[in-house]
Amino acid sequence: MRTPQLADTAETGAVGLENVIEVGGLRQKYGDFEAVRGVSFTVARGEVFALLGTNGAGKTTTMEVLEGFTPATQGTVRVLGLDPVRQRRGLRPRIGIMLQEGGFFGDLTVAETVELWKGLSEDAGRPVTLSGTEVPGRLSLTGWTKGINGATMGALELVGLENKARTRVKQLSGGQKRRLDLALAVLSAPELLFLDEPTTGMDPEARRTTWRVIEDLRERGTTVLLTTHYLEEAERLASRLAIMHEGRIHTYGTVDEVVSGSGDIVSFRLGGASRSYDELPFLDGAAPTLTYTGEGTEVVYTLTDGQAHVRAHAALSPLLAWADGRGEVLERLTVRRGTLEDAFMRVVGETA
Ligand SMILES: Nc1ncnc2c1ncn2[C@@H]1O[C@H](COP(=O)(O)OP(=O)(O)OP(=O)(O)O)[C@@H](O)[C@H]1O
Repeated sequence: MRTPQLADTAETGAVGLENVIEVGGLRQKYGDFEAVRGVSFTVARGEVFALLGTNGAGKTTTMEVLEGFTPATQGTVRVLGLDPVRQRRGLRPRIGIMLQEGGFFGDLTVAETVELWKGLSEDAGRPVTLSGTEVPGRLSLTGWTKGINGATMGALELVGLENKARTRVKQLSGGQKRRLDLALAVLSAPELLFLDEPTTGMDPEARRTTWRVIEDLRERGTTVLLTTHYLEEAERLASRLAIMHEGRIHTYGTVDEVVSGSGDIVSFRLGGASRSYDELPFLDGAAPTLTYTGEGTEVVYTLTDGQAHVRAHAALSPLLAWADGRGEVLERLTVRRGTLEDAFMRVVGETA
């Protein structure tokens, strides 16, 4: 992790690789409201980059600018070397988009929806060349359902919807609609895939199926920009990630860099009456955070050098001396490495 707060022109970048996405100082306004406030990052070819963040952080807005739906209010944006708005026609056939809320015709069946989408993709300038070898994932392309094109069945098998081919879209569950969205997004084997909260509403099994699809795509060299609220999803899929809050990127880097930036967490509980903050010692310069509960006081320290879990005795010695001197019991004393969730909560806490 390079810096906790990026300047408008700073970049997150993987050095030496071809950048498929380049965003510099992006600002995006809705009327007077600035939803994105100077965001810069790059996504290298073949990587999965995750945009994490709080609700309303500006993730979807950023995606929509990159997808060419709306011009940037300010800043530079290049996608596959192109201006996504001015050169949308050239870009569109090379990208796949899974919107946060896909719009379907409810009366069409699942298979008809895929057929319609293929037709639209062809109209966009590139014949869809879906075949057994070109579809990402492990497909059998059985095409067993009479009258349904093998490629269509292949796309549905990819996301586990082959048994729903003849079901009307309006009869699908929310998670099944997300899977159909994903099938459409990967239909033309895009170079670059935008996935906006791809697994929201999916059950754990469907989520894992989707992760495997994304991992297959990654192995085949597809570049993926994804937004998610599931930290586990980002940890599993992303080579790099950024955490956004209130229109800005606050933290970015590889998962390891971001996690190590969240330091080590020391926690314990003091029983009895509530305590005051100034009773407790600092640890490695860190002040404690106290939360009063009915059962006692929960105390948490965040040690930023990230080594406390390795040399716990040294890190804890001022605390142990304090407890011994006062006859205090440190209930459930734990020292652990910070997690992505800790990094996320720190971003939110720092700016609260
Ligand atoms: N069309 C719009 N008109 C006005 N404000 C908008 C519009 N779309 C989004 N916003 C506002 O812009 C901000 C960023 O929204 P955005 O959808 O980009 O956030 P997000 O990070 O994707 O959030 P979430 O995780 O909740 O989906 C929010 O405050 C939202 O209310």
